[in-house]
Amino acid sequence: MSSSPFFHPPPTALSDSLAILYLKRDSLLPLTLRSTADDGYAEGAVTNTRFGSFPHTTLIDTPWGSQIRASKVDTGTRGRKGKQQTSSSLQSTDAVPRTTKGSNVSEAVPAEESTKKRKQDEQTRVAVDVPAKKPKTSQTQSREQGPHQSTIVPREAGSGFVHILPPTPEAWTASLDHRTQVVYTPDYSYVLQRLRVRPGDSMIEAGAGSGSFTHAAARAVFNGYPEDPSQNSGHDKKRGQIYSYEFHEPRVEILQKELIEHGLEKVVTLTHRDVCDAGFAREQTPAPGVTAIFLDLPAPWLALKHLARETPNTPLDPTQPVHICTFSPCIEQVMATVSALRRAGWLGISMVEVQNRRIDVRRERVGLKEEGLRGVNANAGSVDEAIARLREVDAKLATHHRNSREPGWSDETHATAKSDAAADQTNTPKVSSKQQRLERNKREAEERKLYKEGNVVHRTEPEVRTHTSYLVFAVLPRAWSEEDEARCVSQWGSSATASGAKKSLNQV
Ligand SMILES: C[S@@+](CC[C@H](N)C(=O)[O-])C[C@H]1O[C@@H](n2cnc3c(N)ncnc32)[C@H](O)[C@@H]1O
Repeated sequence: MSSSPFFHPPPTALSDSLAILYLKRDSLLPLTLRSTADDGYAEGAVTNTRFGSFPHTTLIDTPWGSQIRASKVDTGTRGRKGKQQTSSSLQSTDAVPRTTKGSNVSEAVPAEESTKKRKQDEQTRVAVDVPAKKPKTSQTQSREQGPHQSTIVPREAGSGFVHILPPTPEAWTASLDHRTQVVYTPDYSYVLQRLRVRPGDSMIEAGAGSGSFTHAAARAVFNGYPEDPSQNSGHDKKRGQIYSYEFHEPRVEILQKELIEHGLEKVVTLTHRDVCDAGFAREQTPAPGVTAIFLDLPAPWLALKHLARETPNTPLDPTQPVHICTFSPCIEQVMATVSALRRAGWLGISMVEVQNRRIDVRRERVGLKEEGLRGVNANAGSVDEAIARLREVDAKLATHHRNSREPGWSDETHATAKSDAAADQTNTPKVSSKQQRLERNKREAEERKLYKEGNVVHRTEPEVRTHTSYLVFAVLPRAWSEEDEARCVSQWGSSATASGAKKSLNQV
């Protein structure tokens, strides 16, 4: 059985598997790496981003976390589909022959093509496995056989770079296609630990929406694949399972497809259902025995009536307490949920609001030697530095005034002033131009250990998106029957049971 890359990522990025391109903070792009494609690119499958083009051959087999430089790609027949391709137009586009590995590949893209390409690059997209129009010249014949493994060695473009990351629920949340509002990492990590979700647990999630929470929950309950003898080491492991519900059919279809692509279909059972109406009961035997519930619904209180222990075919584990969390954006929904929880016998009801703040920690370098360098404060860093700079500026001004001829000066006076200035200049320190200073700073920075200079400072992000939702938590105690009571009394005595304790209290 092939395991999900979300549970066991391979050590390097593999062909036909999911990888995440980290473009910049808050800009991540998921893609399936392809070693073959026929989209008109001589390099095979290519992903275009605002930071340049990335042939998949430059991504496959690289260790996770690697920085990948953008490449110059041969746009081949792209963008010219549907147009009459005359040999002269082909010649102007493919001005230099592009051949296979080892050849002197060079780029010459006309202005019209490059404008078109720039526009395409603005909209990040993946170009894979789209059948291309057949090239007509001998220059592009290597692309005539449909999807192919490129033998072209891409050349660095020098325009930009990305980092390649393994798929994780966190990276998926940051990169997924939002079909709905999603639960973000700070919220779901808190929710999962408060619900005490552990490997082997069974859990209910409704509604599944874009599947952000689903991926994190699947990782939390994953306990190996029971069918896989290499993962089952002899003893019966409880298999973790997420029972996920969503009533919007297109969302169900997209999420089911993603779950299969991500190898999560054995851990997540997605059901198309209105849970407020039809509840969570399942036909399966034994019953799922869930111990945790997460409701991300507009009206969670309507679903609560289906989460009682007495419900026929109840999905709840009768032998364990069940922890619940509801996720609501406004306080009115919280109030309705809390009332419904109280009426239904849930205990330990509390509400939490996660206010996530990103703290930016970096080294701050201040001083005139930083002038012209990036990300620094190029003001004087000390009184000495400030005075030295003032002296330099004063000397420059004085020289300027002496050199200029004042109105009414005779030739003789002007000549005297000039010779005075020349004499002064030999006595004052050499004044460098701004250009010279910047170049000197750059040269010196190459010798400096910048990573350990300056003060470590931290700041909270100025623009903080704090409120996401209110989280309501509660616990439903385990089922307690007359038999349980009698067993407990016979083993521990009547004072050990809740009713016994109550009686003793009343007697005091
Ligand atoms: C905010 S989204 C959930 C986002 C999801 N938790 C995530 O992290 O991607 C709420 C979802 O609940 C679904 N929904 C609303 N009422 C429902 C119901 N009664 N039964 C099942 N799903 C429902 C909606 O279709 C929507 O997709």
